[in-house]
Amino acid sequence: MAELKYICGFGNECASEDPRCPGSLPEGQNNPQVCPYNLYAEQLSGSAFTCPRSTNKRSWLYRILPSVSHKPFESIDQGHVTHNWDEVGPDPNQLRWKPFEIPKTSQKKVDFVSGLHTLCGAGDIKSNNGLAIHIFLCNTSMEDRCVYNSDGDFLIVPQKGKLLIYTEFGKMLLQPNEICVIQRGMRFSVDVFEETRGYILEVYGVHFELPDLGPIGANGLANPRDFLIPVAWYEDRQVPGGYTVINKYQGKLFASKQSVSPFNVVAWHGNYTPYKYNLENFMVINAVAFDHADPSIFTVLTAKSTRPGVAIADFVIFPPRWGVANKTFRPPYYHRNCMSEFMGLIKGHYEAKQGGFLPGGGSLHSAMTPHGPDADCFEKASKAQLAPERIADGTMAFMFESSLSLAVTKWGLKTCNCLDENYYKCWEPLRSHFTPNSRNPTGSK
Ligand SMILES: O=C(O)Cc1cc(O)ccc1O
Ligand SMILES: [Fe+2]
Repeated sequence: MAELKYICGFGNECASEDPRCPGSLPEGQNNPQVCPYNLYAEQLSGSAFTCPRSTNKRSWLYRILPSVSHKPFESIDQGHVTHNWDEVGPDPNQLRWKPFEIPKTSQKKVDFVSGLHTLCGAGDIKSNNGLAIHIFLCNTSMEDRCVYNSDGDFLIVPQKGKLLIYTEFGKMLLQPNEICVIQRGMRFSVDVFEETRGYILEVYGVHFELPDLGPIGANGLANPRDFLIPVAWYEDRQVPGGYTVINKYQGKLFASKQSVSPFNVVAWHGNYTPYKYNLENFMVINAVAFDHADPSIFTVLTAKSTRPGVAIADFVIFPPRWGVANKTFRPPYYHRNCMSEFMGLIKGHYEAKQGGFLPGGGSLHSAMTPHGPDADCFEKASKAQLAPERIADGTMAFMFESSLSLAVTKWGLKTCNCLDENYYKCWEPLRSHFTPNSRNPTGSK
């Protein structure tokens, strides 16, 4: 496949025309009586019309047929998608999952939508406040099927296998260690090339933003120009058997048929688009003298709540970097947090765990549930020579951190069959080293 083109920037006003139809964007207005090439004009609103300019999001799509040309939506099988946060009782324990199992192509064909599994979440879809964490496990491309989410935005983190994502705005190729955001209402279809796995953070009713940088200054962390937006691409394709548009609406799945491909947008302009980002481009800030900084320094994107400084969900990564802090216990500290911390691993291994937390698996440390380095990690880091050292080379762990108290689904606790029952044992060997008669620590370098 020819290399895909992108427009760079975060939240910019962009304009894109498929090069096969030069001049397809109307000049000087959005709604000409007749659009160039006899296209239909359609607005996609991602914010209330009346939002202040800083948060107002919309795009204009110029398409062969408007999206409304479809048969009625009908309810379809939910699979493992849920927003019922009371399926099983609450469980405050530290939870860890072994790599979520991908169905074998030879056994069962599963595409991106039928392979969605809700792991945990909280809040209320109807009042646009909350989030869900889903795992996708699939082995087949979506064929004449696309999906859109009426409930919120999807932040997609592929862990194994590439995704070729067709959207109404154009095509994006996503490799593990890249992420993308498909915002509310945007139709997309996913091609896969092997047995494929990844994580999704869904936030209801808010959009992801770049975090403020405060004293860091004008540059750093995820820089806006490293975000990539697709360019207009259309297909004028009749689908004799009908093209299926799936809609997640109020947490349930519905499907409708239409006679043409929905990827029939010849040109678009606006600031409401899908986008992708390569985690390798993250400009890492860290402690260079002593102590362990809070992981908020690694925030890529945040979905803010209405309370200042409190996120519905943050997307945080733990990228390769130098560890140089002196007189410091360098791994993550022992911790109890009012926020909920879901972690996943794209590749490599996580600095706080010597074993057991594997790529494609996950962990959940719920509100105020204690967690931290396992016993082996504590032993090693307490005795380590504090030379400059590469941390997490070749690895990428991430965290979805939320101010909501997350409920785990029945699939997450039982059906997925990969909960690690022995997780708590990684802290069991921790012993008291208390020396009441000697203030001077032993073994500290
Ligand atoms: O492993 C964790 O729990 C995540 C985490 C990492 C870190 O560097 C500091 C605090 C924290 O919660
Ligand atoms: Fe933590």
